[in-house]
Amino acid sequence: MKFEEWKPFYNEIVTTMGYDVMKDREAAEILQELLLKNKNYIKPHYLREIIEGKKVYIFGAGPSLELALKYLSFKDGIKISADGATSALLEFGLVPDIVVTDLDGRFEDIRRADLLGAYIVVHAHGDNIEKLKEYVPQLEKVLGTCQTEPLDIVHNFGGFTDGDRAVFLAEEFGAEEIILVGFDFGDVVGKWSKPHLKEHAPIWESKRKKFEFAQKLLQWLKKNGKAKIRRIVCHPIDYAISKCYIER
Ligand SMILES: Nc1ncnc2c1ncn2[C@@H]1O[C@H](COP(=O)(O)OP(=O)(O)OP(=O)(O)O)[C@@H](O)[C@H]1O
Ligand SMILES: Nc1nc2c(c(=O)[nH]1)N=C(CO)CN2
Ligand SMILES: [Mg+2]
Repeated sequence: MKFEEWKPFYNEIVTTMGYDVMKDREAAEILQELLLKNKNYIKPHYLREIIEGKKVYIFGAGPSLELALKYLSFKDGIKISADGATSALLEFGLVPDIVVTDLDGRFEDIRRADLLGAYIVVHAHGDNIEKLKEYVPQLEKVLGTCQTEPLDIVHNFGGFTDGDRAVFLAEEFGAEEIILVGFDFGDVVGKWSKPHLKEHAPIWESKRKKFEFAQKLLQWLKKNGKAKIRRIVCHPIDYAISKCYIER
C-alpha cells in the first residue's frame, strides 16, 4: 500500500482512537536510531525472498487458533505470526518465519522466535516507545515499521493491528495466497493477545475499535490487492473433534 493510500485510513484511526501523530512520528525516529545503533536491522529484500510467490499462513490470536494448531499442519506455506499468536505457535512446536509485533505480546517468546531464526517486524507507535527502547536492542533480525511517513530504514506497508499489518506485509512482498488463521474478530479476545490474559476474554472498547479498523483494512486489501486472501474457520464438534475449513 502506498503511503498516500494509507493516509486517509490513518487519519480516521487517529481521530477515532485519540492517538497523537507527533508521538507516532517520534516513535518511528526512535526505532530508526535504535536499529542504526544496534546494527540489528535487515533489508526488506530478505522478506521478499521468503514470501514472493508463496502460500502464506498468517496467525492471529483469536480463540480458534488453538483448534487450528491442534488439527491442521501448515507445512505447505510460510508462517507469519501476529504478536501474541507467536506464543501459541511455539507451544505447538512451530517456529514462525516472520513475527509482526508492536512488542506487547510475551517478549520471551518473540525473542525465542528471533533466536530460532524468525525475522521480527517491529512496529513503532506513540504508545510503545519504552518497549522499543527496552526490547529492540535484545533482538537480532529486525525490520522496522511505522504508521506515519516512512523513514530510511523504517517502513510503512499499511495496516493497523499486528494481524492486518502482517497481511499488508505479505501483499507488499508478493505473496500469491494468504490464509488467515485465528482471525475470529467478534466479541472474544484470544488469551494469547496479552501476556496478562489467562483465559479468552470479553472484548473491551478500544480493542473493539481496533478490530473494526482491522476488518475494514482487510476488506480493502481483498478488493485492491493481488494476493488471494482466505480464512480458516474452526468449530469444535465435541471435546475431542473439531472441524476446520477454508472459507470460500
Ligand atoms: N478474536 C481475536 N482475538 C485476538 N486477536 C485477534 C482476534 N481476531 C483477530 N485477531 C488478530 O490477531 C492479532 C493478534 O495480535 P495481538 O492481539 O497480540 O496484538 P495487537 O494487534 O497489538 O493488539 P493490541 O493493540 O490490543 O495489543 C490482532 O492484531 C488481530 O488482528
Ligand atoms: N499510537 C498507537 N498506535 C497503535 C497502537 C496503539 O496502542 N497506539 N496499537 C496498534 C496495534 O494494535 C497499532 N498502532
Ligand atoms: Mg501487539
